[in-house]
Formats: sequence, C-alpha cells, structure tokens
Amino acid sequence: MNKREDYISWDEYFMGVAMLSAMRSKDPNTQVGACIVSEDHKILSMGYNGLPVGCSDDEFPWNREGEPYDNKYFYTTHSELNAILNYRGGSLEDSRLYVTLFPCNECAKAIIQSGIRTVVYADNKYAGTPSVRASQRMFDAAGVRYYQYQMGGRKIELEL
Ligand SMILES: Nc1nc(=O)n([C@H]2C[C@H](O)[C@@H](COP(=O)(O)O)O2)cc1CO
Ligand SMILES: [Zn+2]
Repeated sequence: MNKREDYISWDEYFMGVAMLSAMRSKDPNTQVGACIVSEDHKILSMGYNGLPVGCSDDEFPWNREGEPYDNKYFYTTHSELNAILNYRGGSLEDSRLYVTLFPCNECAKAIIQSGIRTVVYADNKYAGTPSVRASQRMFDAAGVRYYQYQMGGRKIELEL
C-alpha cells in the first residue's frame, strides 16, 4: 500500500495553524495569527492579536477611532509579538515566522532582535503604508527574508 498523497505541505500546515490562531482574536476588524517554527519544522510558539493579561476584552476599547487613550491601538499586542513573548524555551535564533498579515514596524524590530530569520506572510492589506515600508527597510537591512505565502485555494474543513 502506498502512502496517502493529499497530505498538507509544511507551508500549509504552519500557515493553517497561524490562521486557526487568528480565530481566537477578539478584534472585530482585523484578526491576525502567527506561528513560529524551528529549522527542523517544529512549532515553537503561536500567538494572535489581543490584550495583555489582566486587561479585560470586555472593558478595554476595540474601536479604531477616537482619542488614543480610548481606542484599541494603545492596548492590543500584535500576534507576532505575542508569539515571540509566548515562547519560553530559550532562543528563537534562525527560526521562521508564519503570520497572516505583514508585520508592522514595531513587530519587525522584535522579529529582528529575536533572531527570526524568515517571515512568511499571507495578507498584506497595509502594503505601502509607512509602517510596512519601514518593516521592509529594516528586514532588508538586517537580512531577514520575507515572502508571501501563495494561496493554493485549498479548503480545509474541521468539524469541532
Ligand atoms: N501585523 C499585524 N499584526 C497584528 O496583530 N495586528 C493587529 C493589531 C490590531 O489588533 C489589528 C489591526 O487593526 P486594524 O487597524 O486593521 O483595525 O491587528 C496588526 C498588524 C498589522 O501591522
Ligand atoms: Zn505589529
């Protein structure tokens, strides 16, 4: 008997995990998921965008507009940073990050400084903004490789 051939690829597996992770996000506008993987294809950490521990999802703001104190941007931790901070195992040197949205400039700094060497992203809906351009500029300078995950149109259904 031959092995089954329709198994998911490494890229599908890890981007799939990042997408599943994004489904935990409470952000009504943008849900982002991240998955950090070692060179030998082991999942090291995961994250999604959300509030820091102790900051209630029901009490802190989720709106995009208004005073900085009263909107979500001061409070949400991005999925990439959460994935980096969730890792308690030591070094992320030479690892690979799968993320459903291209990283912002703040996360780019954390990505570079933590030793992540490759970023695989899915969506890039903020392409061309100063934040994304700054991330690209820093990744290019630091030698962090980044490329877009090619959606294969494959549908994976889970019954939970
Ligand atoms: N790469 C990213 N990772 C993230 O986790 N985020 C989070 C921060 C916010 O919670 C949300 C973006 O909200 P909005 O501006 O699209 O309504 O996604 C945002 C970006 C974009 O740079
Ligand atoms: Zn970010």
